[in-house]
Amino acid sequence: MDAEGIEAGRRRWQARYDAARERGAAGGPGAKPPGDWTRTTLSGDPLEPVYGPAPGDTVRGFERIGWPGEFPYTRGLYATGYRGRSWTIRQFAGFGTAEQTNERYKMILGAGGGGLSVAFDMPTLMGRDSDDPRSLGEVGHCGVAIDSAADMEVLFKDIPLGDVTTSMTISGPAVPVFCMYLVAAERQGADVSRLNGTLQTDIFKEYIAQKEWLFPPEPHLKLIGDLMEHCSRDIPAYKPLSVSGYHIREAGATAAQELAYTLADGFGYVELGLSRGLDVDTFAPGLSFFFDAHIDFFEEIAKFRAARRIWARWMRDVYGATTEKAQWLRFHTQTAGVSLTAQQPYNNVVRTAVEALAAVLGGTNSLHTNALDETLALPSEQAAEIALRTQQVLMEETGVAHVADPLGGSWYVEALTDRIEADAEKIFEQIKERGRRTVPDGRQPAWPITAGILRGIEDGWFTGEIAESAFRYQRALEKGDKKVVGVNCHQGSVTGDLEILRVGHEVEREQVRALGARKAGRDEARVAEGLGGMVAAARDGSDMIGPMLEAVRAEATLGEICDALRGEWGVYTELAGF
Ligand SMILES: CC(C)(COP(=O)(O)OP(=O)(O)OC[C@H]1O[C@@H](n2cnc3c(N)ncnc32)[C@H](O)[C@@H]1OP(=O)(O)O)[C@@H](O)C(=O)NCCC(=O)NCCSC(=O)CCC(=O)O
Repeated sequence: MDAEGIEAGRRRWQARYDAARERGAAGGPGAKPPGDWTRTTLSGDPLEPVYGPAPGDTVRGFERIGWPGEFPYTRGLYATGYRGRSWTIRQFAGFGTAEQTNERYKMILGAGGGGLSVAFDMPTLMGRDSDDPRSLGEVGHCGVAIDSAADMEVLFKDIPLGDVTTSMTISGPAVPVFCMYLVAAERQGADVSRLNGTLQTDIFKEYIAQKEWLFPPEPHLKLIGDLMEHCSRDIPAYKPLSVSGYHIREAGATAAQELAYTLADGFGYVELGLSRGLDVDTFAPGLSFFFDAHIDFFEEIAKFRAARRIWARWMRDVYGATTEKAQWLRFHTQTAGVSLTAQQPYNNVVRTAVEALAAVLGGTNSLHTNALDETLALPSEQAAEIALRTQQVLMEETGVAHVADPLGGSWYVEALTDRIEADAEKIFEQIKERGRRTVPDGRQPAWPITAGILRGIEDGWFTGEIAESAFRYQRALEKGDKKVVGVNCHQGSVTGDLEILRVGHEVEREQVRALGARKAGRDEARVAEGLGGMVAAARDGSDMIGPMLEAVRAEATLGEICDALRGEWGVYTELAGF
């Protein structure tokens, strides 16, 4: 780009920055009011809000880098970077009963957490009640047990849902759990139309990597389509999908595979919306993303920057999005669980801090930092606090949030960003090619990415590719080509054992008792009517959200709702082997 083009961009950036500073940045905790946004180094030297090429310089390929707040958003979504609003500290938490988790949430919010993020236990994630024989031994263990709307009410007791953005990590039974959240908000007297938060919902990555599915893909996608339509029409600030690369990466994918499979899944949901005749500018802002921050610092930063650029380009050029919000890739990041080690566990604090720094330098919108003991158990209160404080040290002390995209223009980071983008484009082509195989010679599938994803799920392509990468990494570890401190090098240790959180069996007994009491106290005819209405909607293809809400209001349980749908749609069985 020539010098004049670069200067014109700088002027547009300046105008946006000045306007934001005058009015104050929008939105929730961390948003800065208008006024003095001056920042200095620790030594007192003033800092610009962003740095770019020297005036008069020509930079080849600058249109791919650009300025923060402007297409293709490589350098971030906002002209103000984190000066306008810091990232959301959103710690994923949940264990035991709803009462216990409610206390942890109050601790997190009291200690400066900016939003909530619910972790559910395995029975809930699989759409089973706590009294289901298959739930035995799992209730409340890897997250909180939620059986019905009444549990959701307890989970958020004294936490006004209208004021706190709440993320819920659940995908198989996401929609009934969302209905329980809405009913809990109704019972609090909140204005449901103004709720703000995120539901994970992303079922593609379940078939691809995490393997916690319930139903076959087609009916499940119809249900997700209903959810997208409901939210974009009735609860516009709520994000019904968090398209997730985290689980893909944690299963062993490379950075480029994580990026490409996740964005392809995102394109699949865009095609779902378009196939239902929805307006892309209306529903696309409801798609958000969730990535892993692994330990290779610069590769991760490049991945985040490439993610924003690819998404903006595809949304504009392929899917016809015209508004900023429909072109923006907004993402949450979690530091890499797989990088944590049971050996010398205190080193995990350092790993997490480095990974969190990569997420911040990559412009994450929201962040979870893992606790040092998470490879052994759910975090203890002390470990959870250190994880939260790690973000606060980055945010408040280090100065890394003073300047937007501080690594922009680094030869290394820009080259990595370009490379990872090119790798992702190659993978999109492979996915489209698989989609083409689903239609007769020479014809194009109507929704090429979706066709490729469904084919790749069915024939085990994604799973095989990820397994291959995981195998290559494991071999490199075993040969010592890749190193992990305390595991294959520097093994001697003086650090002692950790106190870990244990969830006792009394949690299960108490949850089953409470569930029994709720079932005994409800109007069974109303429950049966609610479930019947929902099944009828599943059968005739009409909207599922309204009838499901009725069932939830009648205190139908998650297991009852999912069993009714399993009866109608069947269960998914993975066909592929590799
Ligand atoms: C979009 C995100 C990513 C973040 O949402 P947040 O509300 O926190 O932040 P946000 O939308 O970026 O910002 C809030 C508002 O401030 C505005 N805003 C932000 N920065 C600004 C700036 N500099 N200037 C002006 N405005 C700004 C935004 O546009 C928005 O306003 P508007 O609202 O007006 O636009 C959302 O989807 C989210 O919270 N995701 C979290 C997902 C999650 O927690 N997942 C956990 C998975 S855990 C898991 O899967 C388990 C893994 C395992 O361990 O196994």
